[in-house]
Amino acid sequence: MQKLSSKLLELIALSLGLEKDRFNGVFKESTNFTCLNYYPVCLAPELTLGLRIHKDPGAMTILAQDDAGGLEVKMICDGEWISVKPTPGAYIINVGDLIQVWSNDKYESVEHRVKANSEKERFSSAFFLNPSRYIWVEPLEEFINEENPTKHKGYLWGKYFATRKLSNFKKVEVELSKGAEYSTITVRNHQSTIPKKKKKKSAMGEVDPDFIQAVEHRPKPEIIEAEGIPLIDLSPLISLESDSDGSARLVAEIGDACKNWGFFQVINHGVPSKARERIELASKKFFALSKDEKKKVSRDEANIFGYSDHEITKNIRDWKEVFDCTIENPTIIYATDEPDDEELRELTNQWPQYPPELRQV
Ligand SMILES: O=C(O)CCC(=O)C(=O)O
Ligand SMILES: [Fe+2]
Repeated sequence: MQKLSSKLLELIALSLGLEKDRFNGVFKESTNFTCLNYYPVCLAPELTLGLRIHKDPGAMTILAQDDAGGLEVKMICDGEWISVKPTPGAYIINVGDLIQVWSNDKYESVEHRVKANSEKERFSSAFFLNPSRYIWVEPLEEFINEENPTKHKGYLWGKYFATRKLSNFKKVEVELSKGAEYSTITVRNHQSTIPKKKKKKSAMGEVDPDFIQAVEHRPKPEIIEAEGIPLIDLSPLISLESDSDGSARLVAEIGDACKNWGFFQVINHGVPSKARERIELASKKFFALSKDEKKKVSRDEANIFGYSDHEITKNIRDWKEVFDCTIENPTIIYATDEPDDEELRELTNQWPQYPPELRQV
């Protein structure tokens, strides 16, 4: 995943008219992490969401979805929501907020969400390419001139990351840049701060009010399966040095997809299908454990990576469980979200006893 993300980032840099190594150094002590998502069958898919509307805050996301479907994306061109039909073996690449900020809005990060499903459970995994904590994020000078003034305030990535990850236990409003304003924010312990709501009847029974979305956020039945979502063949990457025609075409395709869609799918990406299958299998084994067993590796203030069934935005729970783990071992982040506090903190992963192969895959 790291290799694929660096290659893609080089292509994105080239497509923006930058040197391919323009972002080298930004990810030296990365805060990359991987998230396994499990969306259980839901009896009230019309009232809830598997995953709320958000944009990914890092540079790029590499997403593997199974064949259940449900991922929806807001089109950059007309603001319409479309569903992203699973393509076997393909990875979905999302442009993240950082690319939007660095490119001063030449590319935009894509808004997306996941529908809950009344018939089928769903599994996905996401790799988030994130910079080192000390990277100051702001539009690159190449994209600023008199006609194009800077569109984003700068911010320190590590402080933003700490705010998001360490604020799990309080309600926070994070307002950093235009690009980051819809990004996922995880909050916990919300029940004590909001009045108890009434249970609601769905077509299939009563639903825990913690999961019920406001009317305007509920899924729309008429979402269309879009035609023409870019499906980019990365096989020219293998001969990128020698085949300059192929690589120029690839750069143009990627540039077009980033500009017009904010996401794309890739095939012939070089990631062995066996590796993907092993991750999916280990993930299924883990999420099939009892809640008590899974909660032995719950995220908490000491271990901010691990299991959670309480991802929440605006006080509403997602119909989803997650297990996340950091990639650099250890990952070093700021200990607090206080702007002037330079104290650091080492993050390591916690692993369940079962399945033992989860750690390896
Ligand atoms: O499960 C999916 O398809 C989407 C996951 C996602 O958007 C995320 O983890 O940020
Ligand atoms: Fe996402």
